[in-house]
Amino acid sequence: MSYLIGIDIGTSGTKTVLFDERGNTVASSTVEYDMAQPEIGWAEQDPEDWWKATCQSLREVIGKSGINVDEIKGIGLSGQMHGAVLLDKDGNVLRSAIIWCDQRSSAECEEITDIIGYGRLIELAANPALTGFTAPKVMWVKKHQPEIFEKIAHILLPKDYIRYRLTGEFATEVSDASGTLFLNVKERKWSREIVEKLGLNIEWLPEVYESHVVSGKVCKKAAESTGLKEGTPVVGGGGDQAAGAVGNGIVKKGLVSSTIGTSGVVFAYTDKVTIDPKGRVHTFCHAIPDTWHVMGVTQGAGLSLKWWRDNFGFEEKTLGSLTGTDPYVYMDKEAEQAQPGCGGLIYLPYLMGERTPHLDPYAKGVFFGLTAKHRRQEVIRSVLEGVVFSLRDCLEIIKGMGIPVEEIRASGGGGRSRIWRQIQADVFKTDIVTINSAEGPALGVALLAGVGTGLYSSVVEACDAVIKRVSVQHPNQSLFDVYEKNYRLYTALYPAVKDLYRL
Ligand SMILES: Nc1ncnc2c1ncn2[C@@H]1O[C@H](COP(=O)(O)OP(=O)(O)O)[C@@H](O)[C@H]1O
Ligand SMILES: O=C(CO)[C@@H](O)[C@H](O)COP(=O)(O)O
Repeated sequence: MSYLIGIDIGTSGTKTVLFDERGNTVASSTVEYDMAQPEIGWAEQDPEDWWKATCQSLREVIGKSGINVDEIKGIGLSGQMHGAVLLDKDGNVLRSAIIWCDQRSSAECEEITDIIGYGRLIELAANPALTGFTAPKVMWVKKHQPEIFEKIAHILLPKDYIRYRLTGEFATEVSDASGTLFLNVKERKWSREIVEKLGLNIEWLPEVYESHVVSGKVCKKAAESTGLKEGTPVVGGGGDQAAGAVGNGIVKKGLVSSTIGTSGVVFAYTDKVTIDPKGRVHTFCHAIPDTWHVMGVTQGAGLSLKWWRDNFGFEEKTLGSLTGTDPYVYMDKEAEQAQPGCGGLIYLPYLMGERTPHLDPYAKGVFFGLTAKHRRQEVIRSVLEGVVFSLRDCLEIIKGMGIPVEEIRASGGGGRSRIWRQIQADVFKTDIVTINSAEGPALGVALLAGVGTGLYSSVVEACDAVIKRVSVQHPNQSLFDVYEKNYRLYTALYPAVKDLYRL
C-alpha cells in the first residue's frame, strides 16, 4: 500500500494527516499553539512553535498508524497564508512571524500603492495592497525595525518555513505566493518590478513551483526529528485556502466552498484571471496549472467563536473537560435553544479588522440590539449568524462578478457544526453540501503529493477518485424573512459606525 501525508500549519494548530492512496484517513494528529497579540490588531507566531508541532504531529501519526515509513510516497504542505517569516543568511529566524490577520501595516499599504500605482498593482499582482498580505508586513519591518531588515536574506511563508526545515530548500508554490503581493498572478512568477520598486531584493524570495511539483526531499536532520524516511518527496502544496479547495473538490466551474477556520472564506474556481475592480475579493492562482480562483475573506469567523469560548465559555470548557466533549459542541447545543434571528441581536465579527467587503483594518466587533431578554444562548447564536452574514457578503460579491455558483460545500472546523451549516443554508438560501472527508487542506495537499509522485495523473482525476458528496442541508424557506431582515440591518451597521472606529 502507498500512503501520502498532508501537513496543515493552521493558525490554531498544526494538523498532520496520513492518508492511504484512496484518500482515506489512516491517522491524524493536531498540536495547538498560541497567537501573540502584542498590541491591538497585531498578530504574531513563533515559527519554532510550528516546527515543534510538525515534528510532534508527524511522530504521533507515524506511531499511531504503525505503517512502515518506506510506504509514504509523498508529503504535501499547506498553511495559513500571507505570514512574513524573515530569515538571515544562515537560515535563522530574525523575529516572530507577522501573520495574516495582523493589521499594523495600513500606512505601508498606502506607501506601496503610491510607489507602484493602483492600476499597475492590479495589472501585476491582480490585487490591491492589503494589510493581510506579506509585502506590507515586510515594508513595516523595513521602516520600524531597520536593524532586523538589514539582516534579511530570505522571506518565506509559514508552510514554506516548514519546507525549509524538512528539506533544506527555499521554495514556495503559486497559490500561497499569490498572497504576498510580490507575484505576477497572471504569469505565475515573481514580479521583479514590484519587488525592486519597493527596495527589496528578488534573491530573498524562494523558487516558485506549481503546487503539485516536487520541491525537495526530507533531509537527514529532519528525518531524525520527525521519524520520516530521509529522501521522502515534498511537493509544493498550497496556501490553506487553495489546498482546502482541492480537498473539497473545488476544481471545476460552478463549485464553491464556504470555509470557517480561524478566518472565513468563500472560494470559487475560475479558469481565467477574474478581478473585482474594487479589490474586495482576492484573485489568486489555484493549485492547478492554468487555473485561478477568487475568494472573499472575513477575518474573524471561527476566531469569533473561539474568542467567546476562551473569554466567556468557562461553563462549556468545564463541561467539556469533565465529559471529554469539545466545548464547541456544547456551544452549538446552546445556540440551538435560541430562535433564529436571536430576537434582533446582531453581531459584527470584525475582531481583527475586516477584509471582504470593507477592507478596513480599523473595523471592530459590535453586538447590536442587546436587551434584558437576551440570554447566553442568543449571544452564542448571534456570533454564528454574524459570521454567516459576513460570508454572505463574500458570496454576493462573487456572484456579482458573474462567477457561477452551482454548489456550495461547507468546510473548516466550523463546517463540522450542523447548526452553523444550517444557518449558512438559510442565509445563503441554497443547499449546503458536505463531502466524505473533513480534512480539507491536509487532504488537498496529500492529493497534490499523489499527483507529484505519479499516483494520480492530474488534480482533477485525484479529486474525482477520492471526493464524494455525503450530505445536503436544504434551506428552510420559513426563515428567509427573519434572516433577510437581520442581514439588511447587519449591512447597515458598518456604514453607521465606521467613522467611530478611528476615534
Ligand atoms: N463543533 C464545532 N462547532 C462550531 N465551531 C467549531 C466546532 N469545531 C471547531 N469549530 C470552529 O472551528 C475553528 C477552528 O477551525 P480550523 O479549521 O481547525 O482552524 P485553523 O485552520 O484556522 O487552525 C474554531 O476556532 C471554532 O470556531
Ligand atoms: O488570510 C487568509 C486567506 O487569505 C486566511 O485564510 C489564512 O490563510 C488563515 O487561515 P485559517 O487559519 O483560518 O485556516
